[in-house]
Amino acid sequence: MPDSIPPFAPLPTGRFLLRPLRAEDAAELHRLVNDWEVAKTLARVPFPYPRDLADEWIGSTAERLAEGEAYHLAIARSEEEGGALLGCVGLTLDRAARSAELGYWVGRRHWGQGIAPEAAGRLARWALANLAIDRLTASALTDNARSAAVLRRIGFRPVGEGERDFLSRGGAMPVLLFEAGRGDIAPSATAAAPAPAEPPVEGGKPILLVAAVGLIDPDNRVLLARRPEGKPLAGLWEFPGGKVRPGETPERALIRELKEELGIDVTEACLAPFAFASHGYESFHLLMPLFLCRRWQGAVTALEGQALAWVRPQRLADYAMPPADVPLVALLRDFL
Ligand SMILES: Nc1nc2c([nH]c(=O)n2[C@@H]2O[C@H](COP(=O)(O)OP(=O)(O)OP(=O)(O)O)[C@@H](O)[C@H]2O)c(=O)[nH]1
Repeated sequence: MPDSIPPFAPLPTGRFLLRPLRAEDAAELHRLVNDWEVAKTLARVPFPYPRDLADEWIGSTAERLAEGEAYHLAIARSEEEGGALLGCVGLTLDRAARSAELGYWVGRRHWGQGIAPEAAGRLARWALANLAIDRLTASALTDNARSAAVLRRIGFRPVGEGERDFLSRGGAMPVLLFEAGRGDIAPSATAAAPAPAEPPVEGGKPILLVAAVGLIDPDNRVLLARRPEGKPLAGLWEFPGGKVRPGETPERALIRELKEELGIDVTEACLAPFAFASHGYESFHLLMPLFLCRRWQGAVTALEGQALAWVRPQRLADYAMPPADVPLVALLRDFL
């Protein structure tokens, strides 16, 4: 996806709020992090932690957030509950690698409430759905079983061991390295795997029938929609469309989906069959006819909060799409 810095709005996690750090947080941040039990687990935190470093650090997080380089956020109670600072959670981007490193800490007096997995899990899901990344990385000291358990709970996989310099420990320390991609992080805190529409076939996977469309504007650009946070494969770009319901034709399903998702009216006569995808996902086999459409009524509007992009055929490869779409993109580029 082309570089763009999405505006950041505070993220509710359920019980807490992830919001930018502010100058007034400095005193409490200092109180919570200037604690050996917390500082000893963090690579970039000195111990003792000087009070004025809290002001400096908070100032730098605002700049890096505005640049889209790093998202270091307060884990706080909601404003109605007093807004108390409980800890921090952060992401540092590596644009070239299309990855971001996740880190977090929670003040000792707030341990034991499941704050870290709730906050870090929320930020991980948001990042994969909204930033130009495909992967998250994280590390935990080899002797920090609590932190490794948090990462596993969110969906991170251990990928090896390494060493990192720890300011608080005065040198290099052994760490466990973790990674997570879109398939690893559950779409929401409570979500199970997506339920396929059809019952399993003996010895095989259920077939999921999805109708999709390449909407093409007068400039020959194709509309892609970004799968929003909370859905499987969130953050990938796809052709608008959706599951075909029992008794529906693919054309009727598309007409319904385009009205619901984009607010446009399309007639069957304007849907030209173009190609199809047949792709084995882990728990289902996707069969997806792709139609092309150049005529519709109404203005294309993101009615479900999804990001939309009109993309020139030569630029389609810049957008990360589900694996099933890769052959379709090649065909479409040649055709247009
Ligand atoms: N619409 C669409 N779906 C695609 C594309 N490529 C692809 O693999 N799919 C897959 O096809 C399925 C589409 O389902 P969907 O969008 O209607 O449904 P969903 O799982 O998002 O949930 P929903 O039932 O709440 O709408 C998803 O598993 C999606 O990953 C594509 O280009 N367009």
